[in-house]
Amino acid sequence: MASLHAPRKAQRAQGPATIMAIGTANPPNLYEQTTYPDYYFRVTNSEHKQDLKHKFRRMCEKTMVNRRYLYLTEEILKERPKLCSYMEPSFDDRQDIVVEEVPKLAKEAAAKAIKEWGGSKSDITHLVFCSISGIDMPGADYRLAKLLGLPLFVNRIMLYSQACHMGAAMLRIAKDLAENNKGARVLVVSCEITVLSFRGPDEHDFEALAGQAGFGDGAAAVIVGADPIQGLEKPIYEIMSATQVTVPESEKAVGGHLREVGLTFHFFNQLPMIITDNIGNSLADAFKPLGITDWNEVFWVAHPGNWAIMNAIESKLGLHPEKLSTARHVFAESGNMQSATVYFVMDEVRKRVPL
Ligand SMILES: CC(C)(COP(=O)(O)OP(=O)(O)OC[C@H]1O[C@@H](n2cnc3c(N)ncnc32)[C@H](O)[C@@H]1OP(=O)(O)O)[C@@H](O)C(=O)NCCC(=O)NCCSC(=O)/C=C/c1ccc(O)cc1
Repeated sequence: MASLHAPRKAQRAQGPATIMAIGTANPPNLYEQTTYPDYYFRVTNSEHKQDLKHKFRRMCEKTMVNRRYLYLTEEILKERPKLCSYMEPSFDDRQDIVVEEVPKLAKEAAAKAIKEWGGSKSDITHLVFCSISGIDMPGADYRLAKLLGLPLFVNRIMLYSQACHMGAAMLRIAKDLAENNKGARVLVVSCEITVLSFRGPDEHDFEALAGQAGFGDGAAAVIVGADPIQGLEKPIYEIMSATQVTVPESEKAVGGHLREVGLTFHFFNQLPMIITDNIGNSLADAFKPLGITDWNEVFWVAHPGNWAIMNAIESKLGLHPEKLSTARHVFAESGNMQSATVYFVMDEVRKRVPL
């Protein structure tokens, strides 16, 4: 048996996975939240729905988002008017855009991460890519690998239709890959553009309207690897542990449905309560091995689902305001960019805190 153990051990890295670089990108079109209701009701030909527009304005204010980047512009929407209706079959129009544009925005973020990492593209062994924006084959991972000029032997994983939680969950996958494959360098990429879910307003669909008020477009990439090469690679974070816990009976809390009309979604208003009812146990389990029970002792890279969720977490755990201030900053400056958001927060945390 000894002869089998030695090669298996040699296949594995010695130290924990580390995050060696972070890159982010947004589309060029910046929308100020104060003027977004006027823009949104104009481009969707909904100016006659004045009461709804006033309600949308109040919702936009409540998000606490200041501005967002969005791929869609008035010009693009004029060419594809079906996207402006509330529920017209429009999947092909949406798909035409996301299949082309998701890999391009992802490339911008990935190129920045690779530049910061400083290694050679030919040393990237794995690509893990997630996006809720479109489904295709070969997937956005293939197109991205081609745009970047990654080696053909790169091991690809494409995760479609996952949304916000997959941002952090990709790090769990990357950690396993990096620690179980000596020398692995994993390019982790997330790219979210809201082209599948953009739609005109309807007074009976609060969730769709809330989505138009709070979601933004962005891409992010990180390089994950263990046993950094001294002098060449500079780890920013170490990934000591990564787990996922599913809240019982939570399948109706957040959901997305891909249809002829694009992506529709639902979420419970009670999300803040569902999260705070469960977060304490998750933190206690995660930090037990380290003996940490004071959540102000650790730094926080949190996905900002919305402002109410952050308020609820802060108050339930008694967090000092600075713990979630990076998440709030990213949310205010770019909205909820789904799976990409947590990497923007991670980038902000490392800029603010000398880790
Ligand atoms: C800022 C919002 C829009 C409202 O904030 P609020 O704290 O609920 O504020 P209010 O309770 O004061 O309500 C504002 C207005 O909305 C109305 N409202 C309040 N809930 C209602 C109601 N369920 N019905 C219908 N009117 C209502 C409420 O009556 C009020 O109307 P009005 O009095 O006329 O000003 C807030 O909901 C918000 O940030 N929404 C953005 C979306 C969001 O945060 N979602 C939750 C986390 S992310 C998520 O779920 C991801 C989902 C997802 C899923 C699938 C995917 O593919 C991708 C993504």
